Amino acid sequence: MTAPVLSPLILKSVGLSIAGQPLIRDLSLSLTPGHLYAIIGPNGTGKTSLMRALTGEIPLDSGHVSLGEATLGRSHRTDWHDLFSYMPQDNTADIAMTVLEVVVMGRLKALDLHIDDDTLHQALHRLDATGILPLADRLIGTLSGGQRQMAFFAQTLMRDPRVMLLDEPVSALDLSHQLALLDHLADQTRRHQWISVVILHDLNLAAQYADALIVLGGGGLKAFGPPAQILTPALIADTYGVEADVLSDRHGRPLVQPLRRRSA
Ligand SMILES: Nc1ncnc2c1ncn2[C@@H]1O[C@H](COP(=O)(O)OP(=O)(O)OP(=O)(O)O)[C@@H](O)[C@H]1O
Repeated sequence: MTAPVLSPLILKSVGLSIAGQPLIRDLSLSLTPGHLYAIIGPNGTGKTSLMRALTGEIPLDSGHVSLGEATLGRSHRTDWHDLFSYMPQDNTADIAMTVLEVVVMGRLKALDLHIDDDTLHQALHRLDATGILPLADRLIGTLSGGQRQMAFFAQTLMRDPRVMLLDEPVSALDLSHQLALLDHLADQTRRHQWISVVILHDLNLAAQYADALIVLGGGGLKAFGPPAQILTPALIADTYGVEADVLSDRHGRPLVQPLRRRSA
């Protein structure tokens, strides 16, 4: 039996505005199944907005997004939405649900409100894999910020998407849990041939885990490619206004050492 050929996510000349202000123009990308991509770029450049636009939450000004036969805006809204699993940046939750219930919710649509043993088993497996199984019976609102982030990550994994979109999923995590989350995501991305896109502010984590970086800035795409090829002092200066040395780690991946902000 041959494996099905999975289609790339294709963005063609995408333009995007928020509250009437142009944010991104003429963005074209082709994202391959089984690959992990990191979106990097300064605050307010449109990283979150781009993710929300991909899921259909924000309309495009111009351009096209497609995945195989499906096209954003032309396919049925729910069919398009079902291709994605999206973990938003803000995961504050003051609701009377346990961690296990929140994780099971990741499959609520497929369940038709009935929770079968297989789903429960999967949810427990996800909690175990993300290291928070001991928290399964705690109310979600009583967890620490990092614990809650891991719980919502486990929930995001519960859907069976073609595309995983994670907005700063490690922002509240300690060093060990940052690696645990990204290791798990990288492993599952290859195993399930997901197209995974993660917003990260830590350039070294992005360089360590991403097959390619998507660098946003100046109203569009500044650079796209493997970290070792594109993450240069010139790109960092141009994107962030920061002077930095770019060294090389023992695996040949770039290692960014920021030195100073450039004077205005
Ligand atoms: N609902 C909204 N109403 C008005 N402006 C908005 C809204 N949402 C986002 N913006 C603006 O759009 C711009 C892009 O925001 P976005 O959250 O996409 O940036 P980002 O690159 O993800 O930023 P950060 O790195 O700070 O998370 C910002 O200037 C933001 O203030």
